[in-house]
Amino acid sequence: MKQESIFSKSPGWLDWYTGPSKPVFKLPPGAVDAHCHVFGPGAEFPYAPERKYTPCDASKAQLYALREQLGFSRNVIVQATCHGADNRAMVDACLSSGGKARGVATVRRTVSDEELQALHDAGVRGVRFNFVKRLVDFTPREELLEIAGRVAKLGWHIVVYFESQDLPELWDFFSALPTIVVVDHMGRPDVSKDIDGPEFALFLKFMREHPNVWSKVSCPERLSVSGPKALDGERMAYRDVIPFARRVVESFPDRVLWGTDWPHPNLKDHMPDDGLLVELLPQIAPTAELQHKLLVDNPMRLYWPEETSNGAR
Ligand SMILES: O=C(O)/C=C(\CC(=O)C(=O)O)C(=O)O
Repeated sequence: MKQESIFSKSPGWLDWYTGPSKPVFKLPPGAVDAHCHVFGPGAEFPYAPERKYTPCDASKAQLYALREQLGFSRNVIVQATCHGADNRAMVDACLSSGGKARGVATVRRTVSDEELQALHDAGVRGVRFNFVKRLVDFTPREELLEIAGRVAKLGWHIVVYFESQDLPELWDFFSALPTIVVVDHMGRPDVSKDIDGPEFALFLKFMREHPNVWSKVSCPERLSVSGPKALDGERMAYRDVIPFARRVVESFPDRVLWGTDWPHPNLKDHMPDDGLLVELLPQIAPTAELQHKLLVDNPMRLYWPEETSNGAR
């Protein structure tokens, strides 16, 4: 059940979709939803004063109910910017998941070694650097490099979120990162442009030239221009995004991840039925082998390396 938050949501805020459909596509056993968030609840885990948006609440219990409904086994919970560098909601969700959730945190350079170790013990395996200007204030690059050096020693990776037009400017900084780099949502390509055009070619070149760079092929609902929407039983939604995601999966099958992005912060037009997002997976990863890599092998190597024979190092 949704409950009203003690915070007032940003104007126009869309709440996550209630009652998602059961996907017809059967996920492989052990599948990981490798990009999702928890919001609050605000009464327990207040939103950060420096936030750029105020969401509806989206609790760990609601996230885990979605996991069961869709058929996933595990979650990777990515710290959302509305919680700033206060990781308590994400950490609480990881700790109460019975080992079925791992996390990606946001930290400042003032974080102590003890705090990093406590995050590690809770299940955090990465930090996120966000370069999307509507979501965060600017952090100097040398601060980020300092954080990167420290978390690399813990065996963590770095998740980067940016918009495609900013890749040229960020290229050298990303190239200097000393660990695995996971790009959120394929670097947000403009899917109204040619898939073989220079912008997406640059992203593919970036992945080709940097074997430590991985990509999430998630968020068609955020990237799509022409739809159709994942609503009303539409199992072929967001057709304009599919070729982009499929190109990345087929080019770099061992370096891709997928997640629902529940509860889909900041969507402006509609909220997708998460069950219908799962239906897109066989179009993005057309063979059983690619599906297994995308949904099981790759996220397990990155987030649960101790359970695999070849952790991502
Ligand atoms: O959930 C996402 O991946 C995308 C977001 C939100 C976000 O990144 C955050 O709040 O941290 C967005 O584009 O608004």
